[in-house]
Formats: sequence, C-alpha cells, structure tokens
Amino acid sequence: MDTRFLGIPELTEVPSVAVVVDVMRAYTVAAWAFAQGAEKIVLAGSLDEALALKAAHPTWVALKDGPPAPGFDTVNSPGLLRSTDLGGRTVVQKTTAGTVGALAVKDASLVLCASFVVAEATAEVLRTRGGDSITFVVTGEDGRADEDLACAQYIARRAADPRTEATEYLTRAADSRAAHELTEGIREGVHPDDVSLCLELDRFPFAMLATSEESLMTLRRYEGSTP
Ligand SMILES: O=C(O)[C@H](CS(=O)(=O)O)OP(=O)(O)O
Ligand SMILES: [Mg+2]
Repeated sequence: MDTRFLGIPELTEVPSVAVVVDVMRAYTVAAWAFAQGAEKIVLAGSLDEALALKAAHPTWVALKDGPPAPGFDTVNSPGLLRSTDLGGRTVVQKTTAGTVGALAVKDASLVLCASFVVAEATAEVLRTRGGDSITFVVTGEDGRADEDLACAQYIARRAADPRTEATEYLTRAADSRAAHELTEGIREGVHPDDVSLCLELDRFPFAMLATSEESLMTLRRYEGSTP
C-alpha cells in the first residue's frame, strides 16, 4: 500500500483516499459534537462564511477555534462541548488547521476526518475501502504537528495490522507542542480537560466521512461499511 503523510501546503494533487487528521482539536471536537447528537457538521472555509451560514440558518450552531467571538455560539473545545446538547442540530465549524485540511482535499473520492477518539473506526473503513493509496493530511504546523503525525501513523499501521499498540503514539501526542500550549493556557477557548479528551483512544465507535452536499463540505458520522 502507498501511504503518504502530507502537510496542507504539500497537497499539490487530488488524492484518491484522504484521511484528514486533527487531534487537537478539530476532529476530537467534531466527534464529540456527533456524540452530543449533532446531525451533521458543515466545514466552513472562513470565519465570514461560517457567519453567513449561521445568518442564513439561525438554528445552526456556529463554532470557531480560539476565543469566543460575536456571532459564534461556541468554541473548538471538547471539554466545553461535552456538556452541550446538540440533538438534531447542524454545526458549522471553522478552525485554523482541521477544517482547512478537509477543504483542501474536498475533491478526493473518499475523505475521512480523524483523531484518536475515532482511530479504530477510521482504520476499519480503510481496511475495507482504502484501496492501494492513502494520503494522510497532517493538518497542524504545516505537517509537522506531532500529535497529528503520530495519530496518522497509528491509524495507518492499525489499518495494516489490527494488533498495533497505541501507547507510543499517544505518548508522542501528549508531549506535542499543541498539548503543551493547551495545558499552559497559550491557546484560547480551552477547557482544562481538553488535552486528556483528545488522547482518549477509541472513545467513539464511528468514523467521520466528509462529502460535498449542495456545494458545502459536510461531515457525518459513519458506522456502515459502504460510504
Ligand atoms: O482549536 C485548536 O486547537 C486549533 C487552533 S489554536 O491552535 O488553538 O489557535 O485549531 P485546529 O484546527 O483544531 O487545530
Ligand atoms: Mg490541531
């Protein structure tokens, strides 16, 4: 199998199968949103687009990274989201790295968004649908964010060998720059439990599949075998 690990600036071709990884925190947050009942997540390309979608659909929940901001309902924090009821709601998500990475591969034939909380479910989709070539988009720090690279490498290994152990990959993520910045309060819009929530292996049994719906990149939970 041809497996590549690329940062967003290195995406010069449309991949066939793309796994977009953002551990801290976009795709941990997205998984929590589904766990809290969200029906779908629209991935916005800019803050202005997110606000325009919210204005056009006032019942949608607009979410951004960093500090709270006017027009947005909440922030990119799993610790904060886990006490929010999102039953049947549509979430609009805009973050610095994660949502940008998914939009960068929107023309791929299969796009999965992933983090440690959905690692095994994602690996299982790759075992059945991954084909010969998989591109992992390491969204943070232009491909150098070790929490994202470690998770991507773990999912790739796990897809090939379900006996792969997670410990060394989780240890790298726990020691990443993002983990330290979240812990030390350098990043904003943070709950004290965010880092530990981002390191919960296989917290959720579903994968997350992104497709274009009415020209919007839309993420849904996926538990079947045929995306
Ligand atoms: O919310 C996050 O953790 C980051 C943004 S920042 O580094 O906190 O400013 O966004 P993401 O796209 O989820 O990596
Ligand atoms: Mg990140």
